[in-house]
Amino acid sequence: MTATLIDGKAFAAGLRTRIGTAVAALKTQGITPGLAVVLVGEDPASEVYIRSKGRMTREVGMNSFEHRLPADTPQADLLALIDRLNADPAVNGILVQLPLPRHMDEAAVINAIDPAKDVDGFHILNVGRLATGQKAMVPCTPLGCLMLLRDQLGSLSGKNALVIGRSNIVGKPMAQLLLRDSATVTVAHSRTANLRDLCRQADIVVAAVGRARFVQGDWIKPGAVVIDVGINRTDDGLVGDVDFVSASQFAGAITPVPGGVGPMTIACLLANTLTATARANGLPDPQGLTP
Ligand SMILES: Nc1nc(=O)c2c([nH]1)NC[C@@H]1CN(c3ccc(C(=O)N[C@@H](CCC(=O)O)C(=O)O)cc3)C=[N+]21
Repeated sequence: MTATLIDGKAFAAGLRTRIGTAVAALKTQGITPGLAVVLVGEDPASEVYIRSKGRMTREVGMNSFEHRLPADTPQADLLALIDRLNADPAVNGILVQLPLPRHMDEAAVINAIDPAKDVDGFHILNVGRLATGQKAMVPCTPLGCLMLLRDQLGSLSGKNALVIGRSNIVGKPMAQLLLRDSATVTVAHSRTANLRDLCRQADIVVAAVGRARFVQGDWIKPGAVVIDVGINRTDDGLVGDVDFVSASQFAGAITPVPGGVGPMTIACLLANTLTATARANGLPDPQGLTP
């Protein structure tokens, strides 16, 4: 079998077009969504990411505010900036780029963001809301994966889903979203025994382990949908956590890297900024952008 390619880049472009239309409608009411991105220190990979985020934010008609702080910024200064952004009515979404320099307490910084502006969905209140089925801001990467899975499968109800990776950013919120859609969810990680056998049972595989080409083709149940969250820079360029060539022989559908989940993450960041703006103005949630 040769898998269908899931074109995340095209799906994300369609999503951004719909977001742009909704932003234009808000502007006629005098509302322009604003996204603030905070980058502490310099990291070449983050630079590329932050630039494409800024460009796409402006392309959909939103205001983009960038704040760059030196790597040795005291945590108190970052917290003071977050306070100002929390209080600024022109800012509807705040993203503090992770990882932060080692001298900072990541949880303290994230939890200083107004949960209503937490477009990453990392604030403890949003994590708890997602886990209990309340209206939350949902982390961008898992939200993008959910959109691709629903588009591919229609209903996820009763499907066996395997999430490989247990991070707060991807694995755990992904598991919550799959559960909410009535999938039967297994979360695997570095200590999981018989990962290969578990994987062979899965109708849905979401790989977010951070190890290049970790998931092998013969682990994949024939016809399964495989979502590759990995972004690994190797000598042969950017590769995912799935061995794409061999997995394509078994999967029913699979996301490529690049061009799969990555562009969906940025589109969902804009979707969350739009949702946050609507909620801040007492408007209903825009259609199709929230789980
Ligand atoms: N608070 C926070 N939120 C984040 O969402 C966050 C973060 N910090 N820190 C860094 C990671 C990384 N990340 C990516 C998003 C999109 C692509 C992306 O669009 N990648 C393209 C390829 C880009 C390339 O060629 O380098 C693709 O997969 O097709 C990559 C990486 C979000 N992150």
